[in-house]
Amino acid sequence: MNAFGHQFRDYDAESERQKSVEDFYRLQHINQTVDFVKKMRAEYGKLDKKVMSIWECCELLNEVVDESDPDLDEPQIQHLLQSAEAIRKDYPNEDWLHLTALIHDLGKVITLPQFGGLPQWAVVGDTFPVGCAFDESNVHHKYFLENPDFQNKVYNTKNGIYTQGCGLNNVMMSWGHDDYMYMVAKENGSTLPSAGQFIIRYHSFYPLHTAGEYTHLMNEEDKENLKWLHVFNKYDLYSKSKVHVDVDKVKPYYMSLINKYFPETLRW
Ligand SMILES: O[C@H]1[C@H](O)[C@@H](O)[C@H](O)[C@@H](O)[C@H]1O
Ligand SMILES: [Fe+2]
Ligand SMILES: [Fe+2]
Repeated sequence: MNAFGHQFRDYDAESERQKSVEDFYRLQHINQTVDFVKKMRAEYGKLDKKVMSIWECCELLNEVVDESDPDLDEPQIQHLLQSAEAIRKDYPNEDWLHLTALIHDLGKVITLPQFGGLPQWAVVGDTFPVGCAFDESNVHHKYFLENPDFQNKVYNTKNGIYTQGCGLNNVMMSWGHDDYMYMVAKENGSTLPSAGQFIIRYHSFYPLHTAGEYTHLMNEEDKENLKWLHVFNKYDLYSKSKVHVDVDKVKPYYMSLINKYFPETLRW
């Protein structure tokens, strides 16, 4: 049960958040097109918005509340610490996994004015490939009918512009906090293992990791990394709670991990 007394990720359950979450997905499904994703990748690939440390970004997330999430209305820094602390308890030796959990949602800063102030539909919510048919496992799938790419013959077949087994790295995902944070980690030379980078990049890809669709686009490396994403997902989802983590108490531990896997400051 989530903090509102419903099952996690029930997008139809009547709750105070149901309607606003559905409205969110309507906008997201209409506006995420191949052209839009190309534009965002070029714009945010410049990494010219700010220079700051990982921890500074964690603190900035205090100002972000995620409109797509039916299970959580806490400040995001609590979600980061709750998921990291939960996975740390069960996997004490995988320090990269603790850090991955801490930073997996940092990309949500692109909704803040100083990072371009993107609308929430371009930042949060589940992700999906653009440039090929939108699978029915996407939540509130019906709104894709109003997406201009839906009518495009090149884009609306199973493989679309991709080829079987081409690897997710060659697939354009809807634009949001996953791909942005992956870009930040990679371009700033993070030494986080490939599985950690994969988790950051695809943790919102529920149609793949939970529904098991779009597997025809994966290559062998993706299949290996997906195993860790399955582990991670449980903690991302089920650690959401009203019980807060004491930030000052756990900060030294996470600072030591940040110093191990990231430079002191990064370009965002
Ligand atoms: O509402 C949630 C939230 O935005 C998460 O950060 C994202 O990873 C999920 O996939 C999404 O459904
Ligand atoms: Fe996320
Ligand atoms: Fe998350």
